[in-house]
Amino acid sequence: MPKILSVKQLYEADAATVKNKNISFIDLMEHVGILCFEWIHARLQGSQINIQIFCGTGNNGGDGLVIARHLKQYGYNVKTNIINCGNERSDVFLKNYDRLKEIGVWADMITCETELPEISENDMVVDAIFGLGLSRKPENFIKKVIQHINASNAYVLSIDFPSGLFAEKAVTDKDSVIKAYHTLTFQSPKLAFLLPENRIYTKTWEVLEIGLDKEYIYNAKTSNYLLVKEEIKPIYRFRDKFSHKGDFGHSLIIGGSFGKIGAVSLSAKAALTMGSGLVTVHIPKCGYEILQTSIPEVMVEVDGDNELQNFNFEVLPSVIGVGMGMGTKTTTANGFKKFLNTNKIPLVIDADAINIISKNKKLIELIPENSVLTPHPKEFERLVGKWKDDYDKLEKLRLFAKKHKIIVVLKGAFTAIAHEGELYFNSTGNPALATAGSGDVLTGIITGLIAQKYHPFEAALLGVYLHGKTAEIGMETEVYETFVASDIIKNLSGAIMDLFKKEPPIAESNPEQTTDTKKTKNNDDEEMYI
Ligand SMILES: NC(=O)C1=CN([C@@H]2O[C@H](COP(=O)(O)OP(=O)(O)OC[C@H]3O[C@@H](n4cnc5c(N)ncnc54)[C@H](OP(=O)(O)O)[C@@H]3O)[C@@H](O)[C@H]2O)[C@@H](O)CC1
Ligand SMILES: [K+]
Repeated sequence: MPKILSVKQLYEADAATVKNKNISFIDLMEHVGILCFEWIHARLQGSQINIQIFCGTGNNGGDGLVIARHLKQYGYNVKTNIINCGNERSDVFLKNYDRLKEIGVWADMITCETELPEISENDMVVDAIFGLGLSRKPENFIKKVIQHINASNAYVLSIDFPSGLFAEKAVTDKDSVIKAYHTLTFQSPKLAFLLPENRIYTKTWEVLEIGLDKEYIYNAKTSNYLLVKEEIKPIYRFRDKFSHKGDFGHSLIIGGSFGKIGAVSLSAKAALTMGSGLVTVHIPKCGYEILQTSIPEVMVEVDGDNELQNFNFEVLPSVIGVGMGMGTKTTTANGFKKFLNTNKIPLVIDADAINIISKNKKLIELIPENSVLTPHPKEFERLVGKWKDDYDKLEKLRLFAKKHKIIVVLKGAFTAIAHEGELYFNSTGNPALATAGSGDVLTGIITGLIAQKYHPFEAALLGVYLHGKTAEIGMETEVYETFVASDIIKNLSGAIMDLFKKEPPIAESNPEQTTDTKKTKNNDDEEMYI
């Protein structure tokens, strides 16, 4: 599973590579710079636009100088600007500065505001000011340079990080960070790129595998991972020739209220389509005919007239998905509390069931071990209280799931799945999933997987991944706006088949290392030079 390494680990991996691979740091930087150059060259194909490279004086700046040299040697129109960030200049920065001079290029030294170069919106900017070594927020003159680049509207490619973005702590001054179109980051995905509060700093990003010491990375301990196909594929289980529906469990979906029967209907259909052997819904009477006619495969049990109150289901399910469209009326909340008091069956808890628990936190103790909670950020906030920033939110998530021995799926662009103190960030999906009923479908998918005896943690990983993949498949024929929750269910088989599809050669695309797979018709602005 791709590990999300810390800054300290990346520097250690760096040192281990130099030591164990018998490669000098300057050669490693040359290799990294060439990879970035090749990325640009593959897209520009010799185009004579102006490329302005902004370098700091550390190693991130050194990368910028290597890129500048190779672009120049390939005949590109390059202007190299060095920003005096302080008195420190790294050795390899200085070496690459000399190498650039050797091919006749004198970089421009920018030392004050009056020297800021003009940047046209048709230029391409390569941002190599700060990377991993950012130690404080950029201020004064450097902040001015960053603002100048941001105001230019040019296409900005950031090297390793959008300069000014901290790898492991929150930004306090939004105006001191580069707003990149794309970021080429090295070796490991960065936690900072997965956080909603940082989304303005890079529209898209991808990981360049720069060949750091494999053994070090293998042994490196982390509690943050990016969830990709290679890890999901082995979780999926093929069906045995002699299997029958009894082998695939019985999902019970409890939810619905007058006007919100659709939520249960979507969950039940998703559980069924995901392969649950049997599906029963337990709903208010008002939903009986709707359910029986819309999903004939599903069995229906009824409760109160317009909302749930008794939770007195008669079937013996293997798993229960609860909360969708349920409402939080007192009668329903009381019935749900009673149910929690006696229930021992694993749960997938969503929406109003989470809201009821949030209003009476003691109920958390009644949730069976290894149950799955699927809150969106607002529901999670009701559960754990406000957070300072997204890093704080992740710590709350990690601790909450661990403390209560449950799995929490915090929904978002990079849905985070918390289990036993670890976080797994999903790599699939796109904004098409921001649609009514999308969460109800996810609950149904996870419930349907647990019914088939997937461990709830595996069900959460596989379910979240497939749910996201359906939206990527959907964008082959639709746009974000037209994609609805039923399309997620429709594309589930495509998402499963995709697990076993052969990938195109790496040179064309490497989806496991890039969020580029999210490029769709709605997201073409980063393609301006391509
Ligand atoms: N990991 C890898 O394997 C590889 C990494 N490589 C590359 O190395 C990069 C890391 O390089 P790096 O360590 O030299 O740090 P970098 O980001 O260039 O900045 C450090 C300089 O900036 C300064 N400075 C910091 N904040 C400041 C501020 N607010 N305002 C002003 N100054 C500030 C800081 O000064 P100081 O904090 O010491 O006072 C120091 O002088 C990494 O991102 C990647 O691009 C590849 O080449 C090879 C493989
Ligand atoms: K940078």
